[in-house]
Amino acid sequence: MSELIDSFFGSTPSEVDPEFRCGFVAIVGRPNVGKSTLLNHLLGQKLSITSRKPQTTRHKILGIVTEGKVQAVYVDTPGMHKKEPRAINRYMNKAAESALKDIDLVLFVVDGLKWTPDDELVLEKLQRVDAPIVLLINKVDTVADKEKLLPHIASLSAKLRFSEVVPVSALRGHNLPALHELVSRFLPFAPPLYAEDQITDRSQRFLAAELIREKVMRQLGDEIPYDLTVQIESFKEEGNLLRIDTNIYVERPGQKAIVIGEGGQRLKLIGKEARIDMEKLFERKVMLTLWVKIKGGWSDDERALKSLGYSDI
Ligand SMILES: Nc1nc2c(ncn2[C@@H]2O[C@H](COP(=O)(O)OP(=O)(O)OP(=O)(O)O)[C@@H](O)[C@H]2O)c(=O)[nH]1
Repeated sequence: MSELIDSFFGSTPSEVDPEFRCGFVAIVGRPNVGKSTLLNHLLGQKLSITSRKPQTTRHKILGIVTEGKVQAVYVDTPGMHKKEPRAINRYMNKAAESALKDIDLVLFVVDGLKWTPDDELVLEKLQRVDAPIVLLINKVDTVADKEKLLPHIASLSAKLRFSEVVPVSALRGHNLPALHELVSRFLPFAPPLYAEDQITDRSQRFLAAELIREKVMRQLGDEIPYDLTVQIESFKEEGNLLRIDTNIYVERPGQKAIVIGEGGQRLKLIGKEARIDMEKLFERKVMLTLWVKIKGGWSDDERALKSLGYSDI
């Protein structure tokens, strides 16, 4: 009987290593402090989208790092922010807060010596969290006067008790191996939840849509703030080829013209850059088709948000 059970579940209880550690680590912070950059560098691969514009990450994303006897499941969250003018902002704050439940460790990311009302908001939310909190001073490569770091750390530590404080540069990879070591120590002894080679819980479809959104946001600079979303219409595997048809939704006709660009040049570039990243991530050839469509009022309409996939919290 037990053999039947073992063959069904694929592993025997004796295979479970009592020294294996596995747990959830939430990466939180206000928009633009470098949370997604950190996750990508910890994973050693691009998963979460990044841009210079705040509020790039809209959903929770799991990034799974398995090394030796440790599996750290990182939860990248949208940046928490005070102003909630639209449904999309409320959605993002809710997604970020829900990531603080049932976790083993919080990495609270701040940007060098900067401290803003949005950082303060995140700190307030963290007061109510039971898990240990590590303060990550990111972008230390931009801090010219390193002497100012210690007093800054002291003033932040007076606001909240941190288990550790670690200065890092997510972009340059400074101190990240030490951070991984530190994270491991906080994880409970538990068997792995995910396969060793799995890097995320998200589907390829989702990742493809996020990559396109990243390219659009980067191409547009400050021209379109949030009024844009990407929906994959079809995602087909044909041998070693992925055929992906996508709609980019904007709110107004003027925005459609901006995304397409003169003679379609901008859309072409967006498609090319997204395709290159997808081919790296999915390790196969990609045929990508992009359409720009108008869906007025989506970012402030709860129903439209749900129809575009913002319902997973
Ligand atoms: N100089 C420097 N820049 C960094 C570092 N980490 C991130 N950045 C930059 O900061 C910007 C924001 O990074 P993201 O990773 O998108 O920030 P985020 O916190 O995920 O932002 P949201 O998605 O808005 O919540 C990007 O331009 C990054 O290249 C760092 O260590 N040093």
